[in-house]
Amino acid sequence: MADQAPRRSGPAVRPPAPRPGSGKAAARQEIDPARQAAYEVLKAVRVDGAYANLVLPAVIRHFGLDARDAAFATELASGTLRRRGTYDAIIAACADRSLRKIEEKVLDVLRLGTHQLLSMRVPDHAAISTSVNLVRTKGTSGAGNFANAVLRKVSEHDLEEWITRVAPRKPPSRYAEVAFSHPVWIVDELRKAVGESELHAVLAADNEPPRVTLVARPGRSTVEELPGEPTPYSPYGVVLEGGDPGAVPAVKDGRAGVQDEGSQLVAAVLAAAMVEGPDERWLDLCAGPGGKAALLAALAGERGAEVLAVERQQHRARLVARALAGSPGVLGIVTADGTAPPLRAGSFDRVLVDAPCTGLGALRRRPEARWRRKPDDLFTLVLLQRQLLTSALALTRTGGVVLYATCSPVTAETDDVVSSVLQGRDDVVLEDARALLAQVPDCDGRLPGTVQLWPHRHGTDAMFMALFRKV
Ligand SMILES: C[S@@+](CC[C@H](N)C(=O)[O-])C[C@H]1O[C@@H](n2cnc3c(N)ncnc32)[C@H](O)[C@@H]1O
Repeated sequence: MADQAPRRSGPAVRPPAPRPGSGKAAARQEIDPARQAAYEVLKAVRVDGAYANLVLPAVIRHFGLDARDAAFATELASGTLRRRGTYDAIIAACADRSLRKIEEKVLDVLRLGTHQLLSMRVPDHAAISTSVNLVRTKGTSGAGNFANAVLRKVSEHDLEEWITRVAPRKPPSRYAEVAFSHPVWIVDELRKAVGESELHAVLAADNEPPRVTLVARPGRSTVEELPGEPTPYSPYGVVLEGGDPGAVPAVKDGRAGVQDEGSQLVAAVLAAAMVEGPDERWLDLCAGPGGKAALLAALAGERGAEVLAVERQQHRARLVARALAGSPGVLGIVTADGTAPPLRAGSFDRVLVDAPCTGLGALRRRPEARWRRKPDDLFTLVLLQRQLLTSALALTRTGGVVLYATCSPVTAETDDVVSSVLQGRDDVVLEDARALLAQVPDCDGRLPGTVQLWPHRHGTDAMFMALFRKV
């Protein structure tokens, strides 16, 4: 079991130099901005319910971090949030009081210190002294000594040794919860989806920062024009070789974008499905913020078709408008409820339902999501997913296709939604989406013809796809 537990190593982001000091005022001056920035991200997530990936750019700007410090702060904040479950178990074993009795801001600094000690290449003395200084500026008197004592104990073992010490061997879900830092209910959902033999590999993949992939929108830019190696499966992608993706000229002017390779494949599958007769009107029923709509519009534009993008939330519809600006192949953007949109039944040739879902297949890129999501979310989402898919089928003409996609592998929102919507209908069949991804190995979904991508197998988000045809 422990063979796949994370190793002591870490991303090659060089730490800012520590500046020793003592006393609250001195400590305030001595803390480097990169560590302060990471602390502010954790605070925003804890206090304001912020999303780390959305708040990070603003915090980095606020502290005026250069590229090296920005990379350090990003890894420190994101890695700490991902690994919180493991670190809390370790901190609990090192503290003389229960976690509940530790001030939350002090606990956040301890988590940051633990991440530096166990998962980043920060020397022990630097990780401890900067954390103690940070605590002195944030906590009550005595917090500095407490943090010093806890982190010194944390530094006595590496991550693997700590996991052996603090993760209960049984039951297996409790072991995985601590060793791989996922709530038990998510461990159980992922086990149902991937099986026991690959469970630890999926959980471990969720703890790795995802590589940044770019998409060249066909007819608007080319893979050759983008900096990086071509992605293995998507003909439109490159793995960014480094630096700020927003600085790439084609990204800057919207001809290319940042998009997971799995998401690129979703758009590619919908566009590749065989459709007899007219192929002019495409629909993206859940379009915000517009990544797939932008790729679909480029693909549609190349063959004289057009995409209509529907999104329920106004601010996300505005993001769709921004993503589609200047693109050919755009029919329009409508802010509406996709379960009952003001559109004519049977009037589309290809429809995408990229459904709102738990996002449990994209935990790598949403560091705090695993702690926010609750099992009850599934019930609400599944109901909505069924309604959206049913609505999409009603909007599709006979002979047309609907692609149902989620960035979650959870059975309830993938297979079960597909099966329940098919039940009792003789005007819809499940088609072979898998055959449209011949270049992708090991991506069979559990239902015949469906596709399931995985971060540990494909390096993509765990996208699910099921292709329907109206007959
Ligand atoms: C998984 S995201 C779609 C991502 C998008 N396709 C992309 O690639 O950028 C799901 C979207 O569905 C929207 N949504 C949720 N309920 C909806 C509804 N009833 N009708 C239309 N859109 C809805 C959410 O606001 C969210 O923007």
